[in-house]
Amino acid sequence: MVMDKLGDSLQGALRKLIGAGRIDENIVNEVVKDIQRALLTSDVNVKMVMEMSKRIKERSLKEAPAKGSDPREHVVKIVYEEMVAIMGQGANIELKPQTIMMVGLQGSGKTTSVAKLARFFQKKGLKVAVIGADNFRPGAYQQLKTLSEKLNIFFYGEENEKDAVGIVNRGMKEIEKYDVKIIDTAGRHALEADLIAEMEAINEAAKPDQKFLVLDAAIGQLAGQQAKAFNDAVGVTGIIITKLDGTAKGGGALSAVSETGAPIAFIGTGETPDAFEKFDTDRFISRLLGMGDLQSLLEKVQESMKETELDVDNIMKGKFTLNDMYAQLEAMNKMGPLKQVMSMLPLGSMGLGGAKLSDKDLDATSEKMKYYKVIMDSMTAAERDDPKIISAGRISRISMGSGRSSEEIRELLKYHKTMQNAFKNFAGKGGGRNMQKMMKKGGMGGGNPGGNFPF
Ligand SMILES: Nc1nc2c(ncn2[C@@H]2O[C@H](COP(=O)(O)OP(=O)(O)OP(=O)(O)O)[C@@H](O)[C@H]2O)c(=O)[nH]1
Repeated sequence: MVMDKLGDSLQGALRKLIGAGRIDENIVNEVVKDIQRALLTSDVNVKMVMEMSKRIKERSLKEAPAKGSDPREHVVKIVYEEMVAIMGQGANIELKPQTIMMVGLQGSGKTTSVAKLARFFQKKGLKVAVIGADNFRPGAYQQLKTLSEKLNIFFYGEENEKDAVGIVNRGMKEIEKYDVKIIDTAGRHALEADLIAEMEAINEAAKPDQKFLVLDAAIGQLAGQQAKAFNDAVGVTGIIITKLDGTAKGGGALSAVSETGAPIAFIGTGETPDAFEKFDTDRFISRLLGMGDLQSLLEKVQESMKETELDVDNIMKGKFTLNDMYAQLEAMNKMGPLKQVMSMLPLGSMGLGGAKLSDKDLDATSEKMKYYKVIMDSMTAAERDDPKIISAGRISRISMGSGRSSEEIRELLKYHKTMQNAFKNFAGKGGGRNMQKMMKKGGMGGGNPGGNFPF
C-alpha cells in the first residue's frame, strides 16, 4: 500500500480509540500523541502537526456527536476531517480534449509520468498522443518512444534535434487530431534561468490547458519550496507526486505541496504504467485511515474487466469455464498488487479494530494466482473449456508441462469447481444484482482454496 507505515500507525491509533470504553481527555491525548508521532515520522511539518493536534483535541472534547452516533466514531470522523484539511483538495481533472505540459527537475519521474498520464486518459476512452521535447537528457527520447509504443500511444519526437520549441511546434501540428496531447519537457538539476526560458517558450508555443509539475515524494517537505518556485516561474495547474510507494516521507511531500495552494493532481505509486492514480483527498485519506475506498476499487474492477475476455453473459447462465477463470485472474492481476487492492477494502467492514490479512497471506495468495495461470497455460483449449475431461493422465501431462505438482493441479480444479458452483448459485438466485454486490465487495469469486484466497 502507498505510505504503508503512516497508514499502519494511524490505523493503530484509531483502533486504540475504537477499543476504548469511553471518550475522555486521557484517551484523546493518547491517540493524538500517536497520530503526531505517525505524521512527524512521515515528515509532515511540525507546526502543521501541532495545529492539527490542537484542533483534534478541542473538537473531540467539545463537539457533541450527532444524535445516535457513537462518540468514538465521532472522534474518528474528526481525525478524518482534519487529515483531509491538511492534504488540501485535489486538482480538477476533466475528461475532455486538452493539452498538458509536464515540467519538473531531472529524475523526478517526469518521463514515466507522461506515459502513465497518457495511459490514464487512454483508459477513459480518449485518443492520446505525446510529444517528446526533452532534448536535454540523452535517452529521454528513446525512453518515451519505447514506453508509448508499448502502450499503443502515438509518439512524436525528433532525435538529436536541439530546438525543443521547434519540436513542439511541429509536433502539435502532427498530433492535431488527438484528444489529449501531452508534452514532455526537459528537466535540469535545479530550476535554472535557461530552463525557465525554455518552459516559457514551450508554454507560448503550445498554450497548454494544464501545466503539471512532477515532484519526487522522497524530497519530503522540500516539495513545498519546489512547488512554489515552479509556480512562480511558469504557473502550475496541478502537481504529480511520484514514488509514493518507496518513501517514508510521503506525508511531508503531500502536506507541504497542499500548503502552497497548488493542487495535487495525480500520485505515482510504482514503476508500472498503471501505478498511477488521480488524487482525491477524501478517498486517499479514507484509505490511509483504513476506512476503505470502495469507489476506487469498483472503478479498478470495471476497468480491468473491460480489458479482459471474461464472458459475463455465459457466467450468468451458469457456465464458468477455466477460460473464464483465467480471464478473471488476468483481470485481478491488472488491478495491481493484491496488497494495494486489499487496502481499498474498509477495515470497518471487518470491524474497525478487527483482524487484518497478514502480508504472508497476501503473498501466498498472489503466488497462487501466478502458478494457477502457469498451470492453465499448459492445458489445451478443450481442457480449459470443459475441465471435466481432465483425467489422471492429463493431470500428469499438465504437471510435466507446467512444472507444478499433480496436487496443485487438483487444487486448481477444486477451486474452479467451487467458483463454478458459487456462480451457478448466484445465477440461480437472480444473478445480476448479486454479481454486482460481489464485485463491490472487491472480489469476483466465492472459492477459497487452502484458505488463502481472500475473495
Ligand atoms: N517506485 C517508483 N518509481 C518511479 C515512479 N515514477 C517514476 N519512477 C522511476 O523513477 C526513475 C526516474 O524516472 P524518469 O521518468 O526517467 O525521470 P525524469 O524525471 O523523466 O528524468 P528527466 O527526463 O531527466 O527529467 C525511473 O527509474 C522510474 O521508473 C513511481 O511512482 N514509483
